[in-house]
Amino acid sequence: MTAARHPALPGLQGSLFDQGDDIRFGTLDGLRRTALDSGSWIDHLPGWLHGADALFEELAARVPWRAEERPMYDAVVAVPRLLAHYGEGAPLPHPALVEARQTLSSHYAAELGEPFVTAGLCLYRDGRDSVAWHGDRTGRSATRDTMVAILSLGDPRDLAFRPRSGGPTVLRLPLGHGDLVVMGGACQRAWEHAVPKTSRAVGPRISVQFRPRGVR
Ligand SMILES: O=C(O)CCC(=O)C(=O)O
Ligand SMILES: [Fe+2]
Repeated sequence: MTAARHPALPGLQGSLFDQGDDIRFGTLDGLRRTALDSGSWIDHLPGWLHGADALFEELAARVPWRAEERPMYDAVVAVPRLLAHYGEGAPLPHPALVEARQTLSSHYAAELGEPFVTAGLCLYRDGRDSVAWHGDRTGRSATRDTMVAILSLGDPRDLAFRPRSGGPTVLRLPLGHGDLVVMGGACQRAWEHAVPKTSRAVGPRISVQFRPRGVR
């Protein structure tokens, strides 16, 4: 009886899965650069990865996601997202991430002068998960220009930018379903970024951040 009420469901799931199984990157030809100031920029390419939803499902299932806690004033609070980190030389959880890192390293080789080596992953379970305003300025990025490249999977969430010196949000990029964004130049020192909480009904999103050695 129960199955008869949803006659289309097994077939529908099957066809979606087949389509999504084809995980492949498009070209980087459509990458567009936006200058935030004379020394900081954002490269953006919507829909770089085709089959991004299939990759989302695989990473959601196979990455050993960690829930973390951080001290905040007198209390210990849950970090509002799940995390995983792959340091230099650690095997990545999916060959598509190896390909992404290689392709980005080649594309930016001349400008960056070194490869992307680490991968940080965040899983935003719903609109209550977020990352507060910050720059990735632990380590070398505190003093030197660098790049952080982000591949976004699952439901789009806004990545917002504001100047570190104060002032309102100047740019909000909705990122999900295979979109690529690269923060470059002095972005981590001169600007802050955040994924704000949202009261909209949103599904989960995974962010994969590729960084060069010594950048966090
Ligand atoms: O979710 C994102 O795309 C950004 C994550 C981020 O800024 C970070 O982990 O440093
Ligand atoms: Fe960040």
